[in-house]
Amino acid sequence: SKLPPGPPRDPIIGNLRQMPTERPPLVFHEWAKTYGDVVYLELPGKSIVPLDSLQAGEDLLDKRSAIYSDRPAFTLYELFGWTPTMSFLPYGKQFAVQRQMHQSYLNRIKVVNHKPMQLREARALVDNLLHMRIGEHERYLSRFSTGVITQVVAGHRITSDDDPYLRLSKMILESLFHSGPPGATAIDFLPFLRHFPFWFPGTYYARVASEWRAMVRELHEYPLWTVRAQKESGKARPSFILSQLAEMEESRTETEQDMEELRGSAAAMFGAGESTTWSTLSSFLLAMVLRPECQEKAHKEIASVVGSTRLPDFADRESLPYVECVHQEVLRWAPAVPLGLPHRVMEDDTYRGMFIPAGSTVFANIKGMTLDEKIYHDPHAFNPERYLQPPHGRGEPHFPAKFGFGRRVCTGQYLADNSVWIAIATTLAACRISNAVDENGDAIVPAGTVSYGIGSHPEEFQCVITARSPQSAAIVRSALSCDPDEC
Ligand code: HEM
Repeated sequence: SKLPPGPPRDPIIGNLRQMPTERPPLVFHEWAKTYGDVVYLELPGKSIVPLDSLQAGEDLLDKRSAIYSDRPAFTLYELFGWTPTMSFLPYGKQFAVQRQMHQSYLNRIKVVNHKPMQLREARALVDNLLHMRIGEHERYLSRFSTGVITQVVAGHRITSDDDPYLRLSKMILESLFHSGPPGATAIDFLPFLRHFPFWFPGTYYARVASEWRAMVRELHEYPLWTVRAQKESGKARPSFILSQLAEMEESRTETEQDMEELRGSAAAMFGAGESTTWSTLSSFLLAMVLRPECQEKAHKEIASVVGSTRLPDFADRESLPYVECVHQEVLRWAPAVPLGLPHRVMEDDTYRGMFIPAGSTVFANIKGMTLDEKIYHDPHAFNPERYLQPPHGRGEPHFPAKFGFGRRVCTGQYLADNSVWIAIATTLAACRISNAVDENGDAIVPAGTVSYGIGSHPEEFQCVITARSPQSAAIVRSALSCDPDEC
């Protein structure tokens, strides 16, 4: 079998010169147009295989997940202190232990327990959006996603701007935005560079990692420390950490190794769950500014089903098909993890006559897959109607790989789906999102560009958020004052 096709290689350094540092998912997608949906790149000591079609992703990462579920070494993230964090662990016993912890708490059935909290946080988000100054929406979207994760992981409810979890999460998000594409920086390709002085070419990210390391370690320590403190004072609220501690106590296995697994699995929830939810909601606001007619249509649907005297609830989801289309289209149009997290193939494999060597790093180019013109008409456009059945729409399928593939599929997928849906539905019910205007009164139209790192996020844009009516702002307030936890 031959290797998959790919850009021509230089002697010794292979494709090092061509490896994209800017917008890798879009560059890989362009290459796929020339070389096909399975591309081969070679770097010193490393083979890279970006997959650009859903078909290839499902054939390899889902159907052959027994050999495609490892992760490559993440030298840079280790320098950052992300260890032993589940998302980056190799496929093995430690991974299995941590993944089981996640699944026992965040599976499809258990996530229902978090719905009242998500509902309350969504209403608090909308209340904040309605009272914010222009330009503050990012702050409140981030606060929403941190608020949800903090309650899930540590049972801690954020009520003030100077909450330690907000500070920690802000730092972590910044560190992730400064950490380059996952597993694909010079330090990952040439790990010996970590030992070189910081002025040496290629060591940029090692320097960045050394600056953020203490903060990342704090994220591993702080949640466990606070839950233990709450527990000792008899004030602990239900949480992932509390339930794991209870299980350990029951089975009398509270060893240091167990604690390390708990720190790693909790940190993975913060690391993987905050920026993704935040970025998705930021993309939603951007889409609503760019496509006001979609916003109107979704609002009308909510008004006709839910009425104007209450806000939507999870029970309304099935009755709001167009809102579902908006939700699905946000997740397709702006995938928060555009290159997924890299998988590593553990054995030599052959696919459609192409040889994929053991040890290759396989990227599911999720962004590339969403742009497949064979599945999605005009794929760059934000168009919720594409999912409606003809004659109302094109009957296109929801994008199935928004949460990744196989045995490494996102463990927070059900929680995230609920968070994003309720935030979207509540915002559409109560708010009108429109362009900001400049000093001449002309609408400022966002460029609609996004930045790419481990995640992708809309570049800074402005929008104005106003209440649909005086009544809708009051409904949000009164819904908030009746906390579902307490009444
Ligand atoms: C809209 C929000 C989210 C999106 C779009 C998203 C997407 C993804 C994607 C594409 C992956 C890579 C899967 C793969 O390797 O094939 C992933 C992994 C992961 N996600 Fe999410 N995610 C979201 C929210 C969350 C939340 C809320 C949590 C936790 C509470 C979470 C926890 C994780 C973890 C732990 C992994 C690594 C799984 C592993 O290595 O086995 N994610 N996510």
